[in-house]
Amino acid sequence: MNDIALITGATSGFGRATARRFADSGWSVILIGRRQERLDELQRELEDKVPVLTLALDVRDDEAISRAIADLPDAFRQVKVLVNNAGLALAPQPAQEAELADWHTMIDTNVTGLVNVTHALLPTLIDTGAGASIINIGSVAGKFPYPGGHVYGATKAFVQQFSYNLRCDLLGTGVRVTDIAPGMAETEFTLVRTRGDKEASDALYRGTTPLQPEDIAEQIFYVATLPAHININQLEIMPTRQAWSKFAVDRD
Ligand SMILES: NC(=O)C1=CN([C@@H]2O[C@H](COP(=O)(O)OP(=O)(O)OC[C@H]3O[C@@H](n4cnc5c(N)ncnc54)[C@H](OP(=O)(O)O)[C@@H]3O)[C@@H](O)[C@H]2O)C=CC1
Ligand SMILES: O=CCS(=O)(=O)O
Repeated sequence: MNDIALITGATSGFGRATARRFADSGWSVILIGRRQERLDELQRELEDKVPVLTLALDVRDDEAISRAIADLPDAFRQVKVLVNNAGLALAPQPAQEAELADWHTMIDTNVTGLVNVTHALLPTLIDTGAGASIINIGSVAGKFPYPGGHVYGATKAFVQQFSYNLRCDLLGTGVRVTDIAPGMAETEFTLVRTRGDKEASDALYRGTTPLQPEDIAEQIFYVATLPAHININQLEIMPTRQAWSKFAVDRD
């Protein structure tokens, strides 16, 4: 039987590229996202190669998530790799100008959604045992503060610490946990963050060389297929043309 990967946020960006990467190597894939038509499209693309199951779900809906995981068909039940990728940033403006609803959406998706899926799948992953992996998509924003990062960066700091704490509890089960923390990558992320402002999104990536979704998918696949005795705790990945900057100082 094929190995099975469950990927959240598979309708775009990192998640879609990761689905393709695993399918290219013969893994069965379970694809989660809210946009049914995107899931259907990806299923049509991949199903000649491998078994594909799509689940049109919102990761914030804990009941729907746990029901879907409990009802997985036999051929997709023994998940080996969970890629917790679904997530988003909103409200690029300063904290004092941000809408509370946008803060809630980021927390509900990046934190609550991620723990919903993890909680539902933990028994399966423990049952799979040695070689199983939870790969959580964090961000450099979880470590390095920047203006407008407010709640988004804080949700990604949660992802890092949750990943490390999970490792402590899963010690002895064989289940590995990794926090992958990418820097600037060209996906629909900025389009979502700017609420559909294509010009702002294009401008961010123009004249530089951001990471591409396939770059991150390759790292996810690498981490997931290392020998079972190796756990990458964290992988921080930036484009060569991105680095940190100096501290800001308020002056008279
Ligand atoms: N691009 C970047 O620069 C970076 C991105 N990241 C992180 O990478 C992850 C993937 O983002 P990226 O590929 O860039 O962005 P995209 O916007 O291209 O993809 C985001 C994916 O998340 C899914 N998603 C969002 N909300 C939900 C939800 N409530 N339930 C289910 N699925 C959801 C979307 O699917 P749908 O809308 O169909 O539900 C989509 O498939 C995110 O966690 C992001 O924070 C981290 C570092 C850098
Ligand atoms: O997580 C996304 C990368 S950044 O926009 O926060 O640098």
